[in-house]
This record gives sequence, C-alpha cells and structure tokens, in this order.
Amino acid sequence: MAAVRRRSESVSVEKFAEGAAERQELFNSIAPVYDKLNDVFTLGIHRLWKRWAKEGDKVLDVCCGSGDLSFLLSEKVGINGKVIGLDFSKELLQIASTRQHKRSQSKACYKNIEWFEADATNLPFLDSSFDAATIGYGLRNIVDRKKALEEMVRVLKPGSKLSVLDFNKSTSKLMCTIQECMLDYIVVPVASWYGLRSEYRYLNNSIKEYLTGNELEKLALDAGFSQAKYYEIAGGAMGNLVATR
Ligand SMILES: C/C(=C\Cc1cc(O)c2ccccc2c1O)CCC[C@H](C)CCC[C@H](C)CCCC(C)C
Ligand SMILES: C[S@@+](CC[C@H](N)C(=O)[O-])C[C@H]1O[C@@H](n2cnc3c(N)ncnc32)[C@H](O)[C@@H]1O
Repeated sequence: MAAVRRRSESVSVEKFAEGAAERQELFNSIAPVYDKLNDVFTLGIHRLWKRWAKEGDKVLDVCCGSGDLSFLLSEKVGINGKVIGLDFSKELLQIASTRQHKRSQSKACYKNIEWFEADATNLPFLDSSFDAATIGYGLRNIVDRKKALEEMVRVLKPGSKLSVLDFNKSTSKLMCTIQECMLDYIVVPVASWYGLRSEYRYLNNSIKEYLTGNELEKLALDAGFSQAKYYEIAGGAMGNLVATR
C-alpha cells in the first residue's frame, strides 16, 4: 500500500480544505493513490470522460494532476502538437512526469508534453497562446473559479474552446442520492483504508458546493467566453461545459 501522509483527523470536514493552500496540500497527500483509486471507483471509465482536441493543436490542460487528460490530448494533437499540463501540486506533477518518461519509450508523441507548476488563477502564459484548453475535475476544486476562467479566456485564441469536465451537480434528487451513497458508502470507506477519509469526505462536500450546469454556463459568460453550453454525461453523474472564447 502506497505511503500517504496522514492528516489530522481533528480537522472538521466542513472546514477542511477551504483555502487554496489547504487544497494544494490535500492533493499532494492523495497523489500516491490518486490514479489507483479513480480507476477502482469507476472501473477505469473516468478516462472515457476525458477525450478532446485535434492534430497539431497547442493545448493547455489546467489542473492536470497526474496527467490523465494531458496524455489523451498528447495522442490527439500528435508529434506536431504541444500539450502544456499545469497544476499546483508538486507531487502529482512528479507522478505525471514519471508516467511521461515511462510511456515515451513506447509512444513518441508523449514527448510533446511539458509540465508547469503554477496556479490556475495566475497562468504564466501570454495572451492568445492556445488552440484549446481543458480542465478535468479541476474547476470544482479551485477557490476563485471566476478568476481561473478569466485567465483561460486570456490565454485562449479567439474562437477556440475550453472543455470543463467535472461531477454534475444534478437537479435530479435520484442522481444526487446515487452520487452521495456511492461517495459515502463506497468511496470514503475505501479511501479511509489509505488514511484518506477526510480528503475524500472533502470530495463529497466539494460536489455539494459546486455549481449546476446553468450556473456554470453563466459563470463562463461572465468570465468573458462568448458562448457556453453544458452537457450532462455518464447518466447525469458527470458534466461537460464547452465554452467558446
Ligand atoms: C477523476 C474523478 C474525480 C475527481 C477527483 C478524484 C479524487 O480522487 C479526489 C480526491 C479528493 C478530492 C477531490 C477529488 C476529485 O475531485 C472521477 C472518478 C473518481 C471518483 C472518486 C469516483 C466517484 C464515483 C461517483 C460518485 C459515481 C460514478 C458513477 C459512474 C456512472 C460510474
Ligand atoms: C481531482 S484532480 C484532477 C486531476 C486531473 N485533471 C484528472 O482528471 O485526474 C484536481 C487537480 O486540481 C489541482 N488544483 C486545484 N486547485 C488548483 C489551482 N488553483 N491551481 C492549479 N491546480 C489546482 C489539484 O492539485 C489536482 O491536481
């Protein structure tokens, strides 16, 4: 079992990880088991929800974590394209870089990925730098979501698109119940075997505090995108916002 840093159980879940620094520490602490638990909990299908981009594009993957989306984008844009994976978790970026080194031995395209340790609310790139951007399961975890979206508007080329993949804060009581039961009775108990009970209780709370599809469309327009359309996927468990710069 991967060694993970234990967090004081004394921190109440409701108050846990409210600030950006605490969330940065949260993801650094779950890094060693992040990929394995995601695959276990969704039988790997979370990777299907993460496909996007075209040959030759220069694409930004914001909140890239261990690089799942960045690798999928790398295959899509090919050796003539470029993928920038950005995250503020040093530990998850280290895992992404290690995965890239191993995978590059069989697929040359993965050499087109570059990793940046930075904050999504202060992107270290010039205006109109990217042909597309993605943020997979990241916007929900960002404290200042509007500022992050404003930064994505700034670094995207006019007419290009942002894909935001995350949990769907469903208006269906049934889906909310299914999500809550799976998180409370499967995800959190399994995560507690790894000493990560509070980290995964945060996940549950972060979904409750997230935005609905309509609210995400409005936030994207308020941040400066010209168009925004929200799609429910995975039976309403997940959602995909597509916004045009
Ligand atoms: C990659 C996924 C979610 C992002 C995410 C994952 C984590 O492990 C976290 C841990 C701690 C804090 C935040 C996160 C986080 O934002 C998606 C898959 C992983 C989920 C843990 C699986 C949850 C299962 C769903 C409740 C139900 C799925 C239904 C589907 C139809 C199979
Ligand atoms: C649930 S993980 C998603 C990782 C990856 N996109 C995936 O699909 O598996 C959320 C990621 O967002 C990052 N994150 C949260 N807030 C951030 C911020 N303000 N700036 C940069 N990264 C951030 C965390 O470090 C973590 O790697």
